[in-house]
Amino acid sequence: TLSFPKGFRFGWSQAGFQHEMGIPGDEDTNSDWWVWVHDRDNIVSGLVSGDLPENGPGYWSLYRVFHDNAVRMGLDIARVNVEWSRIFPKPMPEPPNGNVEVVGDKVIKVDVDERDLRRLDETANKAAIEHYRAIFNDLKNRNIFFILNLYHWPLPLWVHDPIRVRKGDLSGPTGWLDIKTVINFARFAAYVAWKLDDLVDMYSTMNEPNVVAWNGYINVKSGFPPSYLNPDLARKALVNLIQAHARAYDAIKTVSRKPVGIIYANNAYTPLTEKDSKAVELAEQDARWSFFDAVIHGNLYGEVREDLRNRLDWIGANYYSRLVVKLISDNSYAIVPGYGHACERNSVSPDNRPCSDFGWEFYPEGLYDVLTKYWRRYHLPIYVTENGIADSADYLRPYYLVSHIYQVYRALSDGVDVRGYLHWSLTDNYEWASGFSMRFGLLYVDYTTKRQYWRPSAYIYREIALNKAIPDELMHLNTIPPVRSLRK
Ligand SMILES: OC[C@@H]1[C@@H](O)[C@H](O)[C@@H](O)c2[nH]c(CCc3ccccc3)c[n+]21
Repeated sequence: TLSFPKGFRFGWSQAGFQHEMGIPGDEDTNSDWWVWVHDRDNIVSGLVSGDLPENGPGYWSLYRVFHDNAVRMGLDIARVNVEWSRIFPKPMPEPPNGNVEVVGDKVIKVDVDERDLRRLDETANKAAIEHYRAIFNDLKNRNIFFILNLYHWPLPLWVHDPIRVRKGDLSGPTGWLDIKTVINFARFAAYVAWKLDDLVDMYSTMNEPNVVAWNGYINVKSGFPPSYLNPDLARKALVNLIQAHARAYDAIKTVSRKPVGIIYANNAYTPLTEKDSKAVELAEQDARWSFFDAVIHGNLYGEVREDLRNRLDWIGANYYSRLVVKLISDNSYAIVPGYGHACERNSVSPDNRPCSDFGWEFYPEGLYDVLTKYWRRYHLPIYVTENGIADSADYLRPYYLVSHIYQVYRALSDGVDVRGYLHWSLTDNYEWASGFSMRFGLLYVDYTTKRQYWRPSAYIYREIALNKAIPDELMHLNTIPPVRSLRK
């Protein structure tokens, strides 16, 4: 038996736009993502699936069913976000004079004082706040440790009009391209903390800012808004997301004493050959260290930014698979297709590893690599805030679960301060541009009845969570799943 420390927590993560809707009347129609996935041109062009979030698993009304199943599964930690577009469907009022300091495109300070909070309280959607309070109160009543995340991708329409930006029209609300969004996000964060702090154990400012910038403005085939190919704007969006994190960190700290971290998308990087090890360093610097050096050391791509330094209490590491990289010059690298996140759906990689319904290669040792490198570099507490697999048949998930939780055990044994493992996700849910076809749930959802069914993996996770250990009887699953060709 491989036992975890007694304070270690096993749980799950979810996101508003993917899990909340499903019961009629629970729709949040005031966000860029809502407009984006209903847009006829996006659907006809195949940029989005045509599936609609209003047909989702229905957490907004059915949260007690989710929580009942989570408790039955022995889970004691959850990461859930609030939707900015529910709480402020209409434009927020201007901040009081003197509360904001901007120098060029740098947002140095956003003071959210009582005056501003009371003004925000007049325009906020109180019913939405009260409903979130009921949901989170239900979590606390079941002794579930609660990480409140403040942003998981949708923006209010008054903040971002994705259709206009998709057409290259930057004359309307441009989301993360606008420093006003940095200011308003910090105010939103402080307001939510002011209203819900008593129910929160830890905050995350945002989920995967790197993906928002990358998929929005570079990887435009991802089907993420605004799907506007422009690397300069991708960099601008990322810098504003970094500033938004730091200003939200400060704003939350004026009303709360809870830890404030961030949740980040991580690929492990492995070299194609031993001659490509420099490519791994280049990729890690590009995709990971540059962001954390900014919010921990105040080093923003080489520029000293004291206003960004020391704005991180903990790291949320999301991990699914790797990327194999090779050098194409002495200081540039390329991603090698066929491996990791660049694998083919339901295929086998050249390393003879199965790839998921989403085409992501089975590579559990990458989680150990990510955790140990974060720890060595920053010595901050870490939670694995997402790990899971699109696997509607639950063929691979039993092996995926045990193998990745084993890698967390390895990291712990090597002294990494990792404090929890949160699976993505408890239930099947709305997978952004891919819709309902990608099923990440430990629990299967019948979307016509909203009934939740236990996949075999749910019982495996229950066994591990209840014992806070990997029992010997399950260690046979700590291996690469045998790959038989599932397609003729
Ligand atoms: O794709 C599964 C999950 C999403 O449902 C979550 O909302 C999101 O936080 C999340 N991030 C990742 C890893 C990075 C990634 C993001 C988007 C598309 C492909 C990979 C995987 N996932």
